[in-house]
Amino acid sequence: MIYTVTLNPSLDYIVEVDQVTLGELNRTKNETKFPGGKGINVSQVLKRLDVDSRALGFLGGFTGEYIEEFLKSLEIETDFVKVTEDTRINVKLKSEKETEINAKGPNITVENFESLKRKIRELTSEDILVLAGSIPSTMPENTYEELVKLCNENGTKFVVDAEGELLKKVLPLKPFLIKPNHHELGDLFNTVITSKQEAISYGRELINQGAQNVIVSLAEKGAVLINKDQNFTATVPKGEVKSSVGAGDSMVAGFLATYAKTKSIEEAFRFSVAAGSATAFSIGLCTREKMEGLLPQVKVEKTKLRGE
Ligand SMILES: Nc1ncnc2c1ncn2[C@@H]1O[C@H](COP(=O)(O)OP(=O)(O)OP(=O)(O)O)[C@@H](O)[C@H]1O
Ligand SMILES: O=P(O)(O)OC[C@@]1(O)O[C@H](CO)[C@@H](O)[C@@H]1O
Repeated sequence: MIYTVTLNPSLDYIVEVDQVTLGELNRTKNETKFPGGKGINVSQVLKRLDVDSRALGFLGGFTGEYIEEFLKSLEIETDFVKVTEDTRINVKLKSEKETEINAKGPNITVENFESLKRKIRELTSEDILVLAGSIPSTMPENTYEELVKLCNENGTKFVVDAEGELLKKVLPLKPFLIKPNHHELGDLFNTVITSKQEAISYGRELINQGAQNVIVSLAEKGAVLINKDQNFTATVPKGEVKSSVGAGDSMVAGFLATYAKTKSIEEAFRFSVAAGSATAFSIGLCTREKMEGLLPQVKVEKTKLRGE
């Protein structure tokens, strides 16, 4: 079974405004709300790809109830720890550019965290745990590290989609997959990454630090996958970006769903990119049909390793 963990879920409030004028009253052209948070998005896309998962993490208040009900209506299994404060609302402003305001999230107590750890201790070597997104601001930076240590005790494969210290600290524990975008990868090395070649070089550093597979997405410029034995590059399909919210999460879901079926890293990478673009070209998350429609435009090539 795939388990997703969203420590800081969100109700994503997507507002479209023709032109935003700061300091003035702005009226929306359209607005939508979606349950979000990276792990929850992974669970939703997995479901659309016919793969079951169980969503874990923390939920609280009226926003938490809305998210749980929504997931249940999609027949996604949930097992969240309930917290006292409300789950956050993240604002996604679509205007000439996309602007996001992500909230810090509710207070999580030591008891809340212990309850989550008890659930993760139950996982086995047959399971995969996906840890995705930020953590509420009251939690320490070694939070993911603590959770993946539990995975290693039971031989559970784990995937991490996170930034900065959260990501750095789990690398020695050998994540099966990490998926930084090129900005996040650059931030880890205090540099700016602008090409697939640079993404491969810095991505390989993360392999040296312990990751087993690294996907680096570079939005419209494509994506790369690096592991111990191989480098792959992928082109991305052309299309109109409607909202890229959840595109990265769709890549994780596309990869895991395909890897579960084929055990091919190359094929999983191809589906991953198609799923990312299918979400970028949608308001909300991708559908299976949209993803499959884009697959022919994703060209994956194996590139040479240094010394080959
Ligand atoms: N302009 C675009 N054209 C085609 N595909 C795109 C575009 N922007 C994003 N994508 C698709 O979405 C994937 C993820 O995009 P990006 O590199 O922005 O990741 P991310 O920042 O993790 O995403 P998110 O917005 O979910 O945080 C890309 O690999 C690509 O498949
Ligand atoms: O604040 P975080 O946890 O880094 O990101 C949260 C978030 O921006 O990520 C998802 C898209 O990937 C959205 O559903 C959600 O609002």
